[in-house]
Amino acid sequence: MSQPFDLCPGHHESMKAKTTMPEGHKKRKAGESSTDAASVQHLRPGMVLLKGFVKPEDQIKIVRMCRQLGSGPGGFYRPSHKNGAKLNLWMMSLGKNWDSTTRSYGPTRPFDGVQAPAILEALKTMAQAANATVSEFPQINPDICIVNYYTNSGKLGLHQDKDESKGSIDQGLPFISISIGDTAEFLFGVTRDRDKATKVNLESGDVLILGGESRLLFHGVSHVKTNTTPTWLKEETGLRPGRLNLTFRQY
Ligand SMILES: O=C(O)CCC(=O)C(=O)O
Ligand SMILES: [Fe+2]
Repeated sequence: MSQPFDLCPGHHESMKAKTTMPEGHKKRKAGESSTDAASVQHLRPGMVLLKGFVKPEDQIKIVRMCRQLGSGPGGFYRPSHKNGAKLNLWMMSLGKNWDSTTRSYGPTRPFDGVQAPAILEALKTMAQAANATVSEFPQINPDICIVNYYTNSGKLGLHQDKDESKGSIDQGLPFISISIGDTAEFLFGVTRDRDKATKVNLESGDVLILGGESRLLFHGVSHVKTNTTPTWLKEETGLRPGRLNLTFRQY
């Protein structure tokens, strides 16, 4: 049985069905976002959700790039906490390695000595395009990206992202989070208390940006909703059930 990090087990180009992509997206030129004013949601100061921002063809590219990177050196693995308990997701780090046991960044992965792969320019461009649509955030130059892959039983407890440089956090530089595949129920709040957290669905193609006064907001994923990946994305990529999340930051 192939591992979840394959993302697209046994999928061959010849298996591809004739997929109908959403019409509105097809007409847009490369580099143009699919965002209109109605799909920008200001959830709280410093927290913006761009619904359906990533064009279908870019979502397909993201799956293919993550599959390629994820099955090579420095690719997906099951990270553990300091106490040895495994996180409920698969992870790979690009740019720098994020070590889940020490909660710090470094050039290589302590468990296999492999250097974190570079962030592909094509991925960086997509994150920067999302960043540029929201004027309240400064433009970052992403040099780190954590890619998470959640199976349908995947989840991530409430936490703060505070392992980046002091300068990056103190300036409230935003991080840009792209969701692909199955929908996640995403939780956020000013404390770690799950019962007080607000819920929002992150669907395939959504981009969430957190910066400024929301930069240290608690957040996590309570669960992934089974069978919610768009049909065209499944057919084009053979993506197995689950969800990809890419979070870009400037260290
Ligand atoms: O999967 C997500 O939406 C959140 C990921 C996250 O919070 C992280 O990688 O720090
Ligand atoms: Fe996080």
